[in-house]
Amino acid sequence: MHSNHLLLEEPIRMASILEPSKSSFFPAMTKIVGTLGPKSRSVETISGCLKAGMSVARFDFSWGEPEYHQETLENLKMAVKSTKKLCAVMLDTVGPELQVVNKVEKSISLEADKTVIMTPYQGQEASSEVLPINFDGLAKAVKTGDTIFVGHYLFTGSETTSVWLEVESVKGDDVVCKIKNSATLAGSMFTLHVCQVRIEMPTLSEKDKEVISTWGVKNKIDFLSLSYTRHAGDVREAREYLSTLGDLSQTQIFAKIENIEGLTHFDEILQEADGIILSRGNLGIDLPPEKVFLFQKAAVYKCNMAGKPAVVTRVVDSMTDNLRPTRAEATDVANAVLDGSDAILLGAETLRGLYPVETISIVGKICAEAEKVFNQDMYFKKTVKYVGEPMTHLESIASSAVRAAIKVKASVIICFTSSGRAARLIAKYRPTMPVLSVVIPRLKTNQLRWSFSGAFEARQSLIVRGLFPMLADPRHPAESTSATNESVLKVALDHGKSAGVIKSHDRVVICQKVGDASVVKIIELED
Ligand SMILES: Nc1ncnc2c1ncn2[C@@H]1O[C@H](COP(=O)(O)OP(=O)(O)O)[C@@H](O)[C@H]1O
Ligand SMILES: C=C(OP(=O)(O)O)C(=O)O
Ligand SMILES: [K+]
Ligand SMILES: [Mg+2]
Repeated sequence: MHSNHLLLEEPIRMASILEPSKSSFFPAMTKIVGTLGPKSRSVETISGCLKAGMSVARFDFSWGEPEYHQETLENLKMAVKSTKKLCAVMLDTVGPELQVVNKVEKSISLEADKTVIMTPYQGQEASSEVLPINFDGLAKAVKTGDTIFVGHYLFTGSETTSVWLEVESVKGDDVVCKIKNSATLAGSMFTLHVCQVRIEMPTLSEKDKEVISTWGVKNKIDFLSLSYTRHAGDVREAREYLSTLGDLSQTQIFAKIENIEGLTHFDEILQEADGIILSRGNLGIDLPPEKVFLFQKAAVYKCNMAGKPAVVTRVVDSMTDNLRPTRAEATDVANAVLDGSDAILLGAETLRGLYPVETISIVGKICAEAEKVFNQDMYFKKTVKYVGEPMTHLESIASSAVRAAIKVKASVIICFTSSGRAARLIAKYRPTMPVLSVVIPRLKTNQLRWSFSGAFEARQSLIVRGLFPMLADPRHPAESTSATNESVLKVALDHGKSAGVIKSHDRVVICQKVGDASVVKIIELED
């Protein structure tokens, strides 16, 4: 009888819980995205983050000058070189984000039951009575009784620096609000969230386009995190814009779902996007608290079935200033893995937290423990059933490779790919062992110059659960003759051995093309 449980079918022995975690060359199959900022920008700290398991670095343009982010990125490049750990780059847009403008950066005390006015006139100084904001349409957007939340950028919830307001009345362009809780806003940047109200600002702002076309192009960003995606059209527009920017036509778009409008259009957004970020920070304000888990379960399931990466945010906020997560947070990370997430995105913890490296390390350990008891068997069956028949040839090969690898207890799956498609399809079936995706570069031209594809594809797998990319030498021709297949395979096996994932006498499942045919091979190594 099959249990319908997320955990392994067999009951877990209590004593097994105490067995120490095995260390391996990578901390977990689940990936970790770190937001880089003031507390995580030295070469030393970034190197620590990479060794601890961060494989994607997020640069959030909601704050900071391009030069500042560039300096951080240069440090990241040095850290990648010295640690030999790959890392992808994600640019996060500002989008229709409302912010309080507090130019003089003095702290503002707000007292419960008093009123405060939100005004679009940015010439006014922020005070306990008036909060200037970066948007002139608020008065038209809200009505009496609406809820507004003002919080420190990447508020963690444990701060007394966030405030809930209720709209009392609208006076011209100003909005008069009643303060629901006392708080002191300190610092320079506060984001504003009007619950369940549409903000008439473009999803990709002019400032975002400017940053993407300069910073983004210069740094060949792997991922665009599209903040406040509300419709499939938002993704299409961003895609169209990227297609005009040379190499960025290869950039993947991750739609960030952070309000109810995005949630409502989730299915159509998922069709257009390359991946989804479950922005639980903002969405958690828009949704009643008791509904957040349900969104997570439904959204991650849909991403899994579509074979597109799901990224979950805001997991261990309390680690921003503590060495240990709360029990609730630790359990939440494990549940995100059991739900099927591909990656965990850290925000305040790495950006301005005291323990960026420790946070990554602990999150990785929790993920690894959850992966051990993930009910792969049930997941596999569910996915096969969802996909239905007839399957595409490639998907049938990919799922068979995973099944074969589990049956023969292979230590890794090695997948040859150029577009990355085959590797992603294997990852979709959530193998219990790592997948080395060997990306074979292809010579391509844009009618101006010749170049090799492959670098984007390799780095983009750094956000997919279970995929560990390796870029093959471009001198190997892309045609899959048996001679080139053999020599690339040898390089991949050597790579796996030196990384410690493959040992003598291990079984390895290989997915490659021989001539025109896609094949799954099982080999047993000698020594
Ligand atoms: N250069 C290559 N050499 C050998 N096999 C390959 C190569 N590229 C892809 N394959 C295999 O071909 C099949 C199609 O994979 P896919 O990733 O869709 O290929 P492509 O990258 O050409 O789109 C898979 O079985 C994959 O493992
Ligand atoms: C990650 C989030 O948003 P931000 O882009 O503000 O960090 C979030 O809301 O969870
Ligand atoms: K942002
Ligand atoms: Mg957000």
